[in-house]
Amino acid sequence: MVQYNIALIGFGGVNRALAQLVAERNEQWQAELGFRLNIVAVTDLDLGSVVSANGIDARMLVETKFERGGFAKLSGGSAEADNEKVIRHAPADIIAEATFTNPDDGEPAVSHCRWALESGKHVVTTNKGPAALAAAELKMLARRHHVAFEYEGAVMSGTPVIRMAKTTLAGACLTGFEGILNGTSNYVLGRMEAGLGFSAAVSEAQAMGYAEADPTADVEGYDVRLKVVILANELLGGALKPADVSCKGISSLTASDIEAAAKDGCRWKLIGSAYRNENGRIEASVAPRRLALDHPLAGVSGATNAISFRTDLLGAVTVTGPGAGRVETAYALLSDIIAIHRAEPAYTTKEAAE
Ligand SMILES: NC(=O)c1ccc[n+]([C@@H]2O[C@H](COP(=O)([O-])OP(=O)(O)OC[C@H]3O[C@@H](n4cnc5c(N)ncnc54)[C@H](O)[C@@H]3O)[C@@H](O)[C@H]2O)c1
Ligand SMILES: N[C@@H](CCO)C(=O)O
Repeated sequence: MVQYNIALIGFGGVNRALAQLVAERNEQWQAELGFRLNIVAVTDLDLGSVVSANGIDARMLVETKFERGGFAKLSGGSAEADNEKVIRHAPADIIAEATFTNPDDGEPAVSHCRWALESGKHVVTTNKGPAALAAAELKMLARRHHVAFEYEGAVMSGTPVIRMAKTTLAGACLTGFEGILNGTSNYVLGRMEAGLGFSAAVSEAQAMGYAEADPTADVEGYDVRLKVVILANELLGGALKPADVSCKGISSLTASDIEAAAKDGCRWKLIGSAYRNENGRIEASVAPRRLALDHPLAGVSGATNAISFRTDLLGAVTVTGPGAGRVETAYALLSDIIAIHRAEPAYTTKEAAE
């Protein structure tokens, strides 16, 4: 039986949902995917840390109402989130990083990933900071230590985008993309169309688990800008930084802008895009756009996202699916772990050859 020991860094919506899946689906994964997961450590800024080489009961983790510092009450627990010690020394094969996204420098999540990779542990993360701001360094570190750095959930939660474009669209010559890449802002625009005020709509998106800890990132376009950087660098071979992407969010759109668009048979959408121009330069932007209702992205509603890839050989290829949500994003971590499991012989063979 293959069993991967995992450590959860950050125990908010996404990693809690992963723990819930572990509690409910390990038998199914073992039968269908050929492995099971064993949670050996958890750290969280509010709750503290807990390590157990034998494994921590996933159901207990999700069903217990822990108070601040509450992991101290568990065997092997402490009230402090001792991230570095846990990441470097817990007996984990895989680190699941799902702490807050820091759009400025990606920290402390970049360090969490670095410590894990340096210690020979695979990293799966939904955090956009490391993926957008330090992917080149972290991928190199991963290669050097024969482990994986996977971040499918950083764009469009569990909807397959990065791996799909890299593998299934290989050879189709991708030249650009445009899409609705933020669930919160798309949800807010839809609720405003239904007559709700901006702040009330943002509060709803927070309650549904779509929004960032600071929803400014969602409504001002900073979250989409990170996703555009991730996709442009990963799929178009760019080396973009957030400052290279012009960025405008939806916070200045008023109820009357939305009504006026509807009267003209249009709808506002926050669009992130990047294209390689004829000089080979990548032009990237984030901005609200008024789309005619027959535009392929105009009908994408709620927290659903969509991306239209422009390719030489196939023309436009569009993928639609959940863009946010706790379980949907936890699925992305599972999909990264599946990718690692399927590539595992490659990692062990390289190690043996050293
Ligand atoms: N929720 C979604 O729909 C979604 C989708 C895609 C990506 N993401 C990304 O996934 C990550 C997690 O999202 P979430 O919804 O679970 O967020 P969340 O706010 O619910 O949880 C984050 C958790 O991380 C903990 N934390 C923060 N800093 C920490 C630190 N330094 N050390 C230890 N713990 C720390 C917090 O206490 C919190 O419990 C974020 O980076 C987010 O941008 C979320
Ligand atoms: N806050 C983000 C989460 C997914 O990255 C969104 O609403 O799209």
